[in-house]
Amino acid sequence: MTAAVEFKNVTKCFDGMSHPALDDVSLAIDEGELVCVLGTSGGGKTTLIKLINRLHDADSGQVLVEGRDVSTVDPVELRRGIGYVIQQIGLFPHMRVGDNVATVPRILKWDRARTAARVDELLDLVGLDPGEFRDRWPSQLSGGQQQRVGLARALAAEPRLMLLDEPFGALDAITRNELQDELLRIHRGSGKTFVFVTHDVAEAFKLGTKVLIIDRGCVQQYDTPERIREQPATEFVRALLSSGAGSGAFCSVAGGDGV
Ligand SMILES: Nc1ncnc2c1ncn2[C@@H]1O[C@H](COP(=O)(O)OP(=O)(O)OP(=O)(O)O)[C@@H](O)[C@H]1O
Repeated sequence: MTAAVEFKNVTKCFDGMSHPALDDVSLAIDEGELVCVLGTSGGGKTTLIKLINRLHDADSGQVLVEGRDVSTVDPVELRRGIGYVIQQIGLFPHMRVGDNVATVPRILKWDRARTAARVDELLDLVGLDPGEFRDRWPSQLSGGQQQRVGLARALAAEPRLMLLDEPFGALDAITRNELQDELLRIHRGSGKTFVFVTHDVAEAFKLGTKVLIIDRGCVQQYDTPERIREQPATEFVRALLSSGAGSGAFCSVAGGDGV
């Protein structure tokens, strides 16, 4: 089976750094996985995601999406097929919620009825009543509601691959927990591949079908949450796990309740 995403010996350097942001990374992400990319600040998590949708280009090696080398694909076309959610949601402030969600379907020239139906379906999916929220302005939403709209917008054109970079980082613990649960539900119902960056150990172990731990640009371990917990591959992984062990969510997974 062709991997949804594959890195083959990928290295990325930025000017002025003493070591590469990503250093000879090779890995494959299977279709339908929810891979959480976990590590401390500056470890290379965001760089990894941005190499997938060509916000960065690799210095050497290859990044493949569904078997296609991304360097051979027009970046705009590539990004239309990949959902992207970031912490600063970036909703268009002058467009109502419904129009924000409809952005990509309109670019793709879907007809009005199909677009409108999809907007309502997505608002429902992310837990927002379409009748109540469709015509609101982004400024009339809470942070958590804005993040839900950002998620709906990224899902609108039915991308097979979703990239999420610390999407819930700015939310309070209760809202964050709710959105994690919504995300799990959406992922399980969709069959899509999700790559989710977080620095939060509990979040990674709650959400991930696999967890990819990177530090200083190098993969430390890439495995299921259970196997990482049972057999941490490096001192860095061991230290990271003990830093997250105080959290309830992590403990329940680590205690064998499963994800
Ligand atoms: N555009 C850039 N120019 C120069 N250096 C960069 C650039 N982008 C990232 N870096 C550097 O590359 C390294 C990896 O950065 P990256 O953003 O991937 O880390 P991260 O793991 O996502 O960190 P955080 O959790 O703090 O967002 C860091 O040392 C960062 O300073």
